[in-house]
Amino acid sequence: MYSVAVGTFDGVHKGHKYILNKNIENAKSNDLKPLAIMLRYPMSQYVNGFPGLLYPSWERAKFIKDLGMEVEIIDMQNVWNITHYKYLEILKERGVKYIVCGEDFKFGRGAIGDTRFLLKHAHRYDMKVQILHDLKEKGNRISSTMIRNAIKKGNIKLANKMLEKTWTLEGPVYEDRHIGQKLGFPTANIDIRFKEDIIFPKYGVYLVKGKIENIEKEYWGLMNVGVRPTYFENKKVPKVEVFFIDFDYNIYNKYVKIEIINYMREEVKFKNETDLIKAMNEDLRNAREIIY
Ligand SMILES: Cc1cc2nc3c(=O)[nH]c(=O)nc-3n(C[C@H](O)[C@H](O)[C@H](O)COP(=O)(O)O)c2cc1C
Ligand SMILES: Nc1ncnc2c1ncn2[C@@H]1O[C@H](COP(=O)(O)OP(=O)(O)O)[C@@H](O)[C@H]1O
Repeated sequence: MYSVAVGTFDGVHKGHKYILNKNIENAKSNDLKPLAIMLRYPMSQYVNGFPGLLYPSWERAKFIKDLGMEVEIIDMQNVWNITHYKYLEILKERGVKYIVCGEDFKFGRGAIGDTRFLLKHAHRYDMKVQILHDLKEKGNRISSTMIRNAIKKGNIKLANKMLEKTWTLEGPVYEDRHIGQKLGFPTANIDIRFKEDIIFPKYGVYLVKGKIENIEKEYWGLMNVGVRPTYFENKKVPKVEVFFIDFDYNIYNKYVKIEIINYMREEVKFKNETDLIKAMNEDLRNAREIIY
């Protein structure tokens, strides 16, 4: 028998941890097993303007497991058509005895099921409900949307503070035009959207720290996010690319995970390659000042 917390939990931030820890407490005091039922994407993914997830589902699941509960990942498409009544029926059959959720929790077809419905009807399904009020920081609700907005503005320090951890991007390295080598700044292109729809941070240059598959040591790096406006390209595809400092290996197809430490400057359209190289050298000097 289970006590469950249901949500997307993108970021597993302070507000999420509050709900998830309450779920563990409830499970303990009611002799139940704690479980998180996690949606792969939030509802907002299905409306216009969704900027992307902070973390892929498997990273979120890892964070939640580390807090001390099992995680089941579900896709909205598979529960889209289930009415709110039927949904509770399914949970009941799964052995759910307790539901812990935030005050904006919605479920079932058309998102008709809400906390009012839960409070009124849960007893009919032999379930208890605990609705938690939003956690506020300086009067503001901490939310995944706030963190996504901070990342879109390049405000990494604020995002990391709200996340209570250093935000990461990850994915396999793919091959491209080989211009980086020529400039003296080879950059590993990271396919952050190889599986799920992940957010692109504000275009610009960042200080990062990377973990590369099969390489023990972590390397500092400079990450460029954007469309390389200095160059003419037929089709501009936004990229996440990292120059690792004091590193020289072929890492095509290796999986890398990058900690995003700070935003350094905007991406600029330089007059020519010489000016771009000058700027990259200055970025490197600035990075070294911070690192050493
Ligand atoms: C530290 C750093 C800063 C960069 N800044 C800019 C920039 O301001 N403007 C720009 O057009 N490209 C910038 N780039 C991207 C380069 O143009 C890009 O890495 C280069 O074209 C190599 O591309 P490739 O990986 O397709 O070979 C930067 C790259 C690095 C590593
Ligand atoms: N210090 C380094 N940082 C990033 N990649 C490096 C570094 N040294 C060697 N490499 C290799 O060089 C590749 C990037 O070279 P680059 O000329 O930018 O080509 P591409 O356009 O294919 O990314 C990386 O994918 C990696 O295999």
